Amino acid sequence: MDTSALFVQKPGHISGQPVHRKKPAGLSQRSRRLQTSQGRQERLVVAAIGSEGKDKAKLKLGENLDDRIMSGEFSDVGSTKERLTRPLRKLLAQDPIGPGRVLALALARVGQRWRTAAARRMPVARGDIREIIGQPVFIPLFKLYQVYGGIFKLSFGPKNFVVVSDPQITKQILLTNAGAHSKGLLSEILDFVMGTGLIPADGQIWRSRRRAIVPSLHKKYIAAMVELFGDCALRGTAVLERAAAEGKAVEMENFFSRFALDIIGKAVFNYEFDSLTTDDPVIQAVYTTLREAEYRSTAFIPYWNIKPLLYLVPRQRRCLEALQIISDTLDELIAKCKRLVEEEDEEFVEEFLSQADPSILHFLVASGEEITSKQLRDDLMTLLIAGHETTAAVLTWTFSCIADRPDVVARIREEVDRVIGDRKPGIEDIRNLRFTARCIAESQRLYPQPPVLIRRSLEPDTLAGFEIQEGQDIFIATWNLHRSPQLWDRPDEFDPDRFGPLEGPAPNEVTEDFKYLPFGGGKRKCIGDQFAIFESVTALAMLVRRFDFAFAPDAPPVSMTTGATIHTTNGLWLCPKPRADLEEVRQREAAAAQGGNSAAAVAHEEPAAAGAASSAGGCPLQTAAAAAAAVSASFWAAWGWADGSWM
Ligand code: HEM
Repeated sequence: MDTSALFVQKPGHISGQPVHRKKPAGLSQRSRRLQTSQGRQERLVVAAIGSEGKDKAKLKLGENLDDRIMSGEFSDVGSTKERLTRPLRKLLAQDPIGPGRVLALALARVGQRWRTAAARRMPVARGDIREIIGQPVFIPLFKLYQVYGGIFKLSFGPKNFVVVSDPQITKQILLTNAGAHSKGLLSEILDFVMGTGLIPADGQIWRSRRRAIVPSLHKKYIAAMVELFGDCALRGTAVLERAAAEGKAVEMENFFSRFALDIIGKAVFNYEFDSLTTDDPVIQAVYTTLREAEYRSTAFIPYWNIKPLLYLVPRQRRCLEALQIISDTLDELIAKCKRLVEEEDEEFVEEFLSQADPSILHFLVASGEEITSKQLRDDLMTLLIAGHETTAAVLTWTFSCIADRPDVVARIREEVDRVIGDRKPGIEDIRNLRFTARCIAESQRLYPQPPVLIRRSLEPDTLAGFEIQEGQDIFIATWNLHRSPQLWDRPDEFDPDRFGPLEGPAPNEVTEDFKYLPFGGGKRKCIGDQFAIFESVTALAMLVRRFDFAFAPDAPPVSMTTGATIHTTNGLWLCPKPRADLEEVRQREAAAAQGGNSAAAVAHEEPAAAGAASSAGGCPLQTAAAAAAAVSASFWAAWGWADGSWM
């Protein structure tokens, strides 16, 4: 089945259905564009998954929350006991004879002690759960952060969460006292899909799986993957060229989701989803499962824990069927991989990379480690989910950030023309695509994926002087850290230069001292960080080199919806057009190449040829391995991985 119709449509139509337009009455196209260029924050509207049409009510809720925060209603300031006994104290103090006044004095002393004790308690924001649901949870958390500061307790009836938005407290939880925290709620939510995979796992299982999986992402593997990224970007280019020729808009979130799925399928278990051009039940099953994981992470009543409901509720039945399809597919791939490993009989050495199948699965099977099929399936599913939606979201929001920034696009182009021209980037080239990489880093600041990290304390602890009990659920509000006016100058502005000179180190949680967490930090830091950065830089460079992108004229405003990552509510509709001066630039490059300038040598690789190469058997590994071998230690040092922190 041809899938291009799923994300390429005439502007104003999504999947063949007329778009439910939400443009406010009286807001002309021109004023909408003005809003866009003047401040992204202004045009963001928040909404919840699957609840279109209720936006008005939700916005009211949001406004209501603002009013209530400002009125101090949420606050538990001072001591309640002291407040309640105050009228009595005042009454006793009026006693003309004496005993009342003595009692009033005693009460005042006790009240003072109560007030001092209250001052040591963490600020508490109490609320009605309806204030939070119905919008991406990080939006009300940001508003509450502005009132209560870097650490406060959010309390709903019997449930409460400590919300952390302070870099130093974050550092303590993720780095210096990481052992005292587990994934808590997250493990419970993700159990049905990831089991004891690396993201939800804790304790000994986490340690042994991290030790087994991290070595598979070695330098030769990453170099092979950079080849794969380029091949997939060329396939994406072909899709965009078709849309441009037909004058159609493209829903970029869907496009990047398929782009990232194709890559992660090959990279993790050598499966050709080919979702940019086809659709099949396995792809549908992956999406059903992903949506269910997001649904469960934002739903408040875990009814799926009641076994019979898994079979009675249609969405749960569909999810079970999808899980079965994926499980069967993974079992087949694991069996195939085991046969291949037996046949090839290659010695397993450090930085092992199979020529026929460079996937992580192949590395794990070839390592000979005794591991159950269930654990292997959990590992693969975890990597599939961790590496797919996150990267797709990063690319989607990056394109949203640059679509109305011709100044930024011009700088990316200047860099790409100079460094790679029409070539696919090799691993060394990425070192020189520094401004392009900064655009990805800045988009990750504005739209962190995921916007909130979840932990649970395993033992009593003290955070910023406040006592934390064992079992306390904690949210690290990455969105708050990344958007804090106290931590960043012009926090809502897309400014790729904010991280300092391009020659300096790539920004990460260490360079920014935990106010910036694009990939988490400490021992649970993302293991796919350089994989994801290289993938995103390759896609951004190759697509911006070839196309101009503009917001589709009749498309709905770009708005946010949250799941595990930040999605758009109605898509990101862009119109790709072939870059106006591309031929001119190519001629200049060709002339320079003929003139002996080898740096500008251009090898025009056309999408069809690249697609054929990739479907014929994947990456040109020899080239990749040679490239990896040639990559100097200083390259990895420049990206901050020389200390082995990427492992
Ligand atoms: C731009 C893309 C990506 C982003 C933004 C991202 C972000 C993150 C973040 C923030 C964490 C830390 C979660 C926490 O502390 O609770 C994490 C963990 C993780 N990521 Fe990524 N990730 C990306 C791509 C990838 C890729 C491509 C892979 C695999 C190939 C991957 C695999 C993992 C795994 C396995 C963990 C769990 C590590 C552990 O707990 O030991 N991620 N990621």
